[in-house]
Amino acid sequence: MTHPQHLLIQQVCKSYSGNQKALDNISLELNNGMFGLLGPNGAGKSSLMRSIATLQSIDSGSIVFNGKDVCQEPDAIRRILGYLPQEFGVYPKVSAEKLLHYLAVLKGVRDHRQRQRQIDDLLARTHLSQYRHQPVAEYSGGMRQRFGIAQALLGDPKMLIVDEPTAGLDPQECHSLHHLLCDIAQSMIIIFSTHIVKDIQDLCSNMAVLERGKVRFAGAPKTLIEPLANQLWQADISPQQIPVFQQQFPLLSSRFIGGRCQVRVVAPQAPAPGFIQAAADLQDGYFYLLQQHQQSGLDLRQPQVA
Ligand SMILES: Nc1ncnc2c1ncn2[C@@H]1O[C@H](COP(=O)(O)OP(=O)(O)OP(=O)(O)O)[C@@H](O)[C@H]1O
Repeated sequence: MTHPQHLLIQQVCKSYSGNQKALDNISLELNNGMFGLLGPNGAGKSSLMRSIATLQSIDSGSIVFNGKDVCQEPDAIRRILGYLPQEFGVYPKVSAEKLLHYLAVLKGVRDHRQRQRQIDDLLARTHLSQYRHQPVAEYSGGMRQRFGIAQALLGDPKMLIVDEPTAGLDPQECHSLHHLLCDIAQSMIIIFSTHIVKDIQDLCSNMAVLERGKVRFAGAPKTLIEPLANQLWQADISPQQIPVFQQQFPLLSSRFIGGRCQVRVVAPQAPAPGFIQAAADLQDGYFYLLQQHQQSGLDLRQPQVA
């Protein structure tokens, strides 16, 4: 049976030693499923995740998970939360299974039999059973990430926070990690931060875009694409022509395909002969949002309930 989980983030602000706000009035509401966090470097994604994970305090606002205030009841939250940070740190030279036992005890799973059952189950789900006696220090990048998910799932958490879990993984490992996350997302909230826009498009039912500490968008990924309906045009041009189009229209991307430069621009009709209409994907919507925002200096949307 699936239990509804609920995370309410209201007007959260956070500054580090007097600098510009890393989190500037963040409000979001999350329910079961995968929630994607997108944003350029320094947007505040890790700061938000660390605050939710009770690893740092916030200056103002509130974060309430299933009715419990994260700041007032951090221990209660830690018992129902799993966290996979960007850098998991140095692994001791002990086997995966031993390390999981150790981490499970820290998480409060004291009964040995219960712990063993949970560890066996998690090793199987993360396809690590056959490597249980191998030190995690000797695992490949993908195996370490899967181990990271296994440790985050100890104690049967109701919310999982994963910060760029697929960084450095090969496509097959990414695929396998995505499967695992989608599988467990039915019964919990998963907050998933990444720079890979397509991963959010493929995996997340809801998402937010952060930029300079503010929520610039919150909602279903397809909503982010809507402003580009019938407005996106694509053509192969010479690289010298790029500035010409850039001056006239929002240029969302330019990339080389088979030695030709393909550009995608936003315009009410074809900007020049040779342009064809293109279907927008999430990356187009994301770039458009950031561009509009950076140009106008205004919020495109008020923070919304996702
Ligand atoms: N411990 C810290 N001390 C001082 N400033 C910090 C600290 N952590 C983050 N910041 C600053 O807060 C802002 C938000 O950083 P944060 O790491 O949350 O962004 P991010 O979106 O996770 O970036 P990235 O995608 O690069 O991981 C940045 O300006 C960063 O320099």
